[in-house]
Amino acid sequence: MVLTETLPPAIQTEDVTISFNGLPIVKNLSVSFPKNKLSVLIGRSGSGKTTLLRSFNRLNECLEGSSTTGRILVTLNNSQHDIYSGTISCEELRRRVGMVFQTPNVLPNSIRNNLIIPLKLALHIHGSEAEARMEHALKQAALWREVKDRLNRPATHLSGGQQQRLCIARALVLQPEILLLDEPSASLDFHATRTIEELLGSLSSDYTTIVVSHSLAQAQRLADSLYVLSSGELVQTLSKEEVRDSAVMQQTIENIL
Ligand SMILES: Nc1ncnc2c1ncn2[C@@H]1O[C@H](COP(=O)(O)OP(=O)(O)OP(=O)(O)O)[C@@H](O)[C@H]1O
Repeated sequence: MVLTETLPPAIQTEDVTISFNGLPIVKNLSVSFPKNKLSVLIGRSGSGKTTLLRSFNRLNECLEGSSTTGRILVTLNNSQHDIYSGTISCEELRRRVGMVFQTPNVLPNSIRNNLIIPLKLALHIHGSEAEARMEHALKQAALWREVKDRLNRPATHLSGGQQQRLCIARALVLQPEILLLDEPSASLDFHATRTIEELLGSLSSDYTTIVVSHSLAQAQRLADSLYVLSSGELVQTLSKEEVRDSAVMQQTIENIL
């Protein structure tokens, strides 16, 4: 029997400071995110949620003027990697720590190629194996039934909610261990939001899932644990039970506002 308490966290930050042009945005942050749980990051606009999320697969480095100090340890295949020390390449890290953005960013190509192209480029997988993986990922993302008869149609013709599920499938097809989602339902209506939430709930037992959200109601529905950021600092961490306690959440709302 595997005792979950003995598992290393999926992500652990140690005294992490992330700055843009010398201005610290995330400040001396030490926090850990458990494996195969759904963690929600919440906080006022500008508190550094997206910046922190991007640091977990080194995406801030693509932005001019950013610098990161401290250590970020990411556990992949049961080995902890100090991701800024060069023990894992950015390509490998980003494949295994997949990211989904606020606005669906499908490739301007067919639904099929949105998954087949990354498989070819990142893993050199072609042909029937690629087709099988594509189908599996679309099923995982609860999209297969809606698109199986029109895989060669442009992905841009899908609805916003379907496009976002395609983006999740595109991350899943590369067989990540960790999924980072930055306000994945921000641009979606009520029904599409609920579909995405159900999907995230179903994925979170198999994948470490970290979601940035602006919605406390969404956090209450989803979170196994909730992390509250304020001005780049972690000011509160709530367990699943606390998140569902309306008195505790009321206090949290007052702290954030
Ligand atoms: N590429 C960048 N260049 C310079 N400064 C940046 C950059 N990205 C973010 N920042 C700074 O970091 C601050 C925090 O941004 P971030 O997007 O991490 O906050 P957030 O909590 O996710 O906000 P929101 O909820 O509005 O998305 C911003 O106010 C901005 O000043």
